[in-house]
Amino acid sequence: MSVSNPPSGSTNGRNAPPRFSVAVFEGDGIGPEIMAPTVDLLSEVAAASGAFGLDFTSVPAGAGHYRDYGVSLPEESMEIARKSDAILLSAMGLPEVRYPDGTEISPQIELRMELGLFAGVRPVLIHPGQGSPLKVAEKKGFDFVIIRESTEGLFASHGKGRVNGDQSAEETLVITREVSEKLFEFAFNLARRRKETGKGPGKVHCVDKANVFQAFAFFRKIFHEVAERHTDIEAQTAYVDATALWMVQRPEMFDVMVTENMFGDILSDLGAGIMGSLGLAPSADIGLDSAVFQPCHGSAPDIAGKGLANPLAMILSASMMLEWLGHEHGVAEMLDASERVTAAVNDVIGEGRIMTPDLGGSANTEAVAGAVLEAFNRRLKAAA
Ligand SMILES: NC(=O)C1=CN([C@@H]2O[C@H](COP(=O)(O)OP(=O)(O)OC[C@H]3O[C@@H](n4cnc5c(N)ncnc54)[C@H](O)[C@@H]3O)[C@@H](O)[C@H]2O)C=CC1
Ligand SMILES: CC(C)CC(=O)C(=O)O
Ligand SMILES: [Mg+2]
Repeated sequence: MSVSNPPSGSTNGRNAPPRFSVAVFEGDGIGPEIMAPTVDLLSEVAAASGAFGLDFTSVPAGAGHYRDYGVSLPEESMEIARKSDAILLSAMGLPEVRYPDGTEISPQIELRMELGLFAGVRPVLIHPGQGSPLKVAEKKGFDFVIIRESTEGLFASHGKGRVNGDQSAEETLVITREVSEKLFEFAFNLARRRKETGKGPGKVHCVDKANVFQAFAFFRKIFHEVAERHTDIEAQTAYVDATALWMVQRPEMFDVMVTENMFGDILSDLGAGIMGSLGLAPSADIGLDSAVFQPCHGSAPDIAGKGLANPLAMILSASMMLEWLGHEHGVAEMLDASERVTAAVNDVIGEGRIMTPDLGGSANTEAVAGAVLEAFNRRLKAAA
């Protein structure tokens, strides 16, 4: 892994392919176990393409780092993250390591806020060949995206809450026009891209609690204002409680769902539940000029160190990174590579032979990642 990376998409020579710097946060618990095979896979994918290069820089942060050195997100790590073309993060946090205020170490929140990563993109779908614990939903199929606002909402209160004596406690939820407008624009544009590529009907649901809270009535008002600029896309609203019900009873009704930070955090784990495992749920936190790619799940201390972690959510997040970099820098081969990695994951799921225990199999992390690489190479050979 290199520390001095070439600048964004630099070519290092007249005909040399562009290279991209990737900051890698291995994090805590199962983090390093799922990150190592993902970085190996990405290196193979870049080498096989020959049309782009990736330079990985491992950066420390997280609960283990806080326990050992008293800092959860060192400034040097933040600096490397800021300068990188993209950031890969596995998971951070350990229940037994806490800040003096009693909360857990979660530098990923600071990272999202510092870099202005307002759009947390969390796809919820049944991969081809994969079942769902929901038999009705499995028959109808579902494919939607939750966009979780990731820099404000209730999380704006992170580290600023107040405990009054031992009698009461307060946290403050913040919704701003500036962030909400960017968020809704992102949601409508994504719905349009999905419509154009046949992935969805072109519909956005604003999910809130506008029946009870002024902050959410304000959120919804801005949603309607932005919707007026996107009349080709259907704009719907829903309350978060009913949304939780419908995600289970009729998930096929959703296309793009856009919501506040805390609601999105909860609904995206529910989304992983209807997909069959958190180990299948990738995400991308996207800002105007940087992005973090990480699974929706946490550090899973209950299975850490046992080789049981499903690496597919991490690998699918890496695939989202290739897609984002490809679009941002106009490198079509990165879009191809992303599609091929996702198709390889689908092959492994569809075959159903090599799965980790969360999906009913008995294979270990390494075997599943190896199966994805094999499927990727098979597809590459077939396309040659
Ligand atoms: N983005 C992040 O870095 C996140 C960090 N956390 C942190 O992670 C720690 C553990 O939190 P939990 O509430 O236990 O949530 P978790 O997401 O780590 O685990 C929930 C359940 O899902 C399972 N699971 C998660 N990922 C899996 C995978 N790849 N393969 C197979 N099974 C998997 C776990 O074994 C566990 O039973 C906490 O310190 C928490 O703060 C939690 C959520 C997100
Ligand atoms: C631990 C939180 C900061 C993160 C989380 O739950 C998530 O990103 O889904
Ligand atoms: Mg979460």
